[in-house]
Amino acid sequence: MSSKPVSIIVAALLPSFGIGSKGTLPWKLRKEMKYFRNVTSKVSDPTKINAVVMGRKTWESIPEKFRPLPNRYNVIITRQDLTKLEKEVGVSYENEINDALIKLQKLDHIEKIFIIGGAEIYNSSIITQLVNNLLITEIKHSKNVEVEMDTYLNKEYILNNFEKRTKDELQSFIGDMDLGETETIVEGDFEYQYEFYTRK
Ligand SMILES: COc1ccc(Oc2cccc3nc(N)nc(N)c23)cc1
Repeated sequence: MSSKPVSIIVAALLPSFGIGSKGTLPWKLRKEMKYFRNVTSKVSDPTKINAVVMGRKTWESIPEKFRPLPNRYNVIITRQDLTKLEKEVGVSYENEINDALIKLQKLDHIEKIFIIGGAEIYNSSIITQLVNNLLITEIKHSKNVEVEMDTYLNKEYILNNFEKRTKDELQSFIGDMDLGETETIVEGDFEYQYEFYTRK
């Protein structure tokens, strides 16, 4: 049944939708990290689990003691020969994002599917009809100084093909999770909002 929602979840710096600088994130946002963990882990049916889909470079940059990301089915997209990869519990490997998403749609114990990075996986999957939602944490530098970025989401494609939904629609998508009282969260030099986009 292909009724499982497939969502990209990412934090991006406005206005350019920057998502990385020299392979790292130019911010450390503790509450935002908690949002990411809670949204990707939470299921409404306790007999199910969500899947997180990521590129190999993202997988390899998670410290070994923190991977696989707990309470989620980790799927890694890699060009490596799949027969040479050792099997780990809660982890599967695929060569193509499309193959991964189609296989996940058929797994009954999977509830939601989240694409968690990196840039290559975001920008190649977003242009396929397989991705329905974007959970973008929109970040602004509170002092409006230039933050050096070298990796971006496909902003033009997003604005032409997706539209921003209301906070209520975000809330109903993620279920009963406290999003905090204020729309804007301030952490260090950054302020940000959790946004929810769906295809037009
Ligand atoms: C290096 O490995 C990883 C790098 C990034 C990653 O994704 C995130 C990490 C931390 C916070 C995140 N916040 C949002 N909104 N979206 C993501 N994809 C996040 C998950 C793993």
